[in-house]
Amino acid sequence: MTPAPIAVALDAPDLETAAHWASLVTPHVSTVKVGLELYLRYGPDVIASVRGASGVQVFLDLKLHDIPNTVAGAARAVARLKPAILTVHAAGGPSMIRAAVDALPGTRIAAVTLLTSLSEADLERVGVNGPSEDAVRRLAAVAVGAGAQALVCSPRELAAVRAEVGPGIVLITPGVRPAGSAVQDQARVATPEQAFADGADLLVIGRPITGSPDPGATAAGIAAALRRASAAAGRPL
Ligand SMILES: O=C(O)c1cc(=O)[nH]c(=O)n1[C@@H]1O[C@H](COP(=O)(O)O)[C@@H](O)[C@H]1O
Repeated sequence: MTPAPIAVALDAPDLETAAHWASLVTPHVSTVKVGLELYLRYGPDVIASVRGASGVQVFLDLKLHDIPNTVAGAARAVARLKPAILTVHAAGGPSMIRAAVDALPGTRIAAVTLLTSLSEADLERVGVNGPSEDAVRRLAAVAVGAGAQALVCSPRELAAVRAEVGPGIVLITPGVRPAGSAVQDQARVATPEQAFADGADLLVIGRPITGSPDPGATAAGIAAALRRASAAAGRPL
């Protein structure tokens, strides 16, 4: 069976746990995500450990945000790891995004629009006024104009972003919570089925899977729910 378009966030305090989670979920999901916690503790070696022999795609989530020259250098520094996806912050602006795209031609650069942990009230406090959807659309247009091939947004903004950037850009959504599971520090969330129905290409899911008693079974259950949603919508996974 084709693995479901899910990136499991391996936000673990140690490498053994992360590699164990990766081995449990990789039969069911297309991608595993290495973020700041693992990368800053273990460095580049972490990639080989979680990739294992499975050939699963690795999403390197470093959310780079600096001047273009520095981001270009950072992107070149991870080129040998061959991540399928690397994140940068869209707010870094077009020259910074372009610098990452040019530095890493073999990797899909994903621009993070507005973090899914920010509520409308938080956004207002940091100077983003009006509906989050408007700012996300603006950032999405800037990022795609600068060559980003993927965008990270909340599932609630999928329709607006797709209308803005058209087909062909990979839309990635964290802030995914199966019905009944805790929202935790996320703010702009939706269920996996809703995110898929609204056009997500890749769902980032961490703690609802990794914090469950059986991460492999939980990942398999969410993958099955996406397959049902896919059949119902007539949209292949
Ligand atoms: O870039 C990301 O992956 C990301 C962007 C964003 O806006 N929100 C967000 O939660 N993430 C990441 O997605 C994952 C979500 O994890 P859970 O909240 O445990 O499902 C974490 O690893 C976050 O770092």
